[in-house]
Amino acid sequence: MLTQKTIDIIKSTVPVLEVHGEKITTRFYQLLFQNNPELLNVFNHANQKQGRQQTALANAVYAAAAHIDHLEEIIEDVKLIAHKHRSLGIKPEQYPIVGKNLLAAIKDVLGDAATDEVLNAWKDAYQVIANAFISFEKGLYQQAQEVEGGWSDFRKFVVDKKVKESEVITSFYLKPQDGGALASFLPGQYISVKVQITGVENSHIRQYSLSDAPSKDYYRISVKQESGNDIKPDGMVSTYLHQQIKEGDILEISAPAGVFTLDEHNDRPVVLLSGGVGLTPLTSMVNTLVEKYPKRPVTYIHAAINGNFHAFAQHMTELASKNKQLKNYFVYERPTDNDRRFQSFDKEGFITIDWLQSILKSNQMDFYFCGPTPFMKAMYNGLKQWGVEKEHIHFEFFGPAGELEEQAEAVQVR
Ligand SMILES: NC(=O)C1=CN([C@@H]2O[C@H](COP(=O)(O)OP(=O)(O)OC[C@H]3O[C@@H](n4cnc5c(N)ncnc54)[C@H](O)[C@@H]3O)[C@@H](O)[C@H]2O)C=CC1
Repeated sequence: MLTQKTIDIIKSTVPVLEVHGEKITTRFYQLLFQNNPELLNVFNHANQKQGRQQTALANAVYAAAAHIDHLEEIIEDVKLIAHKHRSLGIKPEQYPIVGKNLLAAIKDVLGDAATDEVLNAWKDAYQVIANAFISFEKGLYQQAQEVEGGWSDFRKFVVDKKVKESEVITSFYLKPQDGGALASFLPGQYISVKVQITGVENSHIRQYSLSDAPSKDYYRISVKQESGNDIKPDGMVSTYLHQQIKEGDILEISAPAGVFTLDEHNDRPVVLLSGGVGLTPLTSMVNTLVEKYPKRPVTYIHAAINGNFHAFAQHMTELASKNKQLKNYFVYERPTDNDRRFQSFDKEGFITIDWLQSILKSNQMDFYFCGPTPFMKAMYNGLKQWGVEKEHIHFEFFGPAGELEEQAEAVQVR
């Protein structure tokens, strides 16, 4: 238990630390990787380089500290991060390492302002926050291990099939190498893929949403090949998967995780909105809805640059023609001549809320969306303006949560 004095110190210093937030976490990562280079195998280097991880960690720690005497108020955030941690394989013994380096970073950046009293209060508070995560994550590891076909940590999967879905998206069908059972998952969840690329230091982990229904004897991920550059140095793992991984190769996978999932316990009509490769979790949801809930009306709206970048177009068209409950709309930003010739889209430009209102008529539905950040921002703010209640707005943001928080003040990030 923290003393009232410690709680008061923490609450009064959160704003001070927030001002230095990124400086502290940048220093923290320097110290962490200097002292514990093995942790480079866990953190996403691309996020580090862009400073996204720094912001994410800073936001998580400060949000927790600001609620230190009522951690239950941020339980949804704790769950979301804990799922991510379990998926990455974060272990209890890593928390003291993080704590030690975070404290050292606070001391370095604040200088004389970091009195012993302040540092001790943060040490105690960090322990409380770490314990909350450790105990939640323990439950998640147990659950992952105990479900039928489950496992903790990473398990080897064979790439059973590799299918090109669009100019930039390729699907990988994955089956356990040990031939054992496959844990089920909730539509919307993701897995982590750990790769060791020849000639590249450290192993690298990326998370990909599962893009088919849970009822199959494989997991499917559908990966966009990102083109990395100096400003956005991502793309190393997706390029490796696209260019080097072949059918028959082995990938290490952690068990499904994630809190952006289809609510299967009500029968409200569902609207699924996806942008670009953000269609992966939503495709899993559509496939599940038509398989399991044939009475629940579903509107699936996908925004893509044009038909060349549109994955699963044929699948969705066929699904809608076979299932009366499903209506599809395709929105192309810049249709090609072929798209025009074959009239393969319903609207040109972006998904706008005016247009959404015109096709849906009512806002009494459950909305799920996933896509690039500007798309998410547009959907979230548009739905709110239209009066859709928060409890009916569900979304997935796959980068460190802080990025979205910064850009869409309104979006209460997971
Ligand atoms: N589970 C998850 O959280 C996942 C998240 N993602 C995210 O989805 C993103 C998808 O990216 P790309 O395929 O590169 O998308 P993209 O750049 O191809 O864009 C797709 C579409 O989004 C729409 N869009 C873009 N800006 C918009 C705006 N301001 N207003 C309204 N609509 C807009 C446009 O219609 C565009 O054609 C990724 O960056 C990734 O972060 C992707 C997969 C899974």
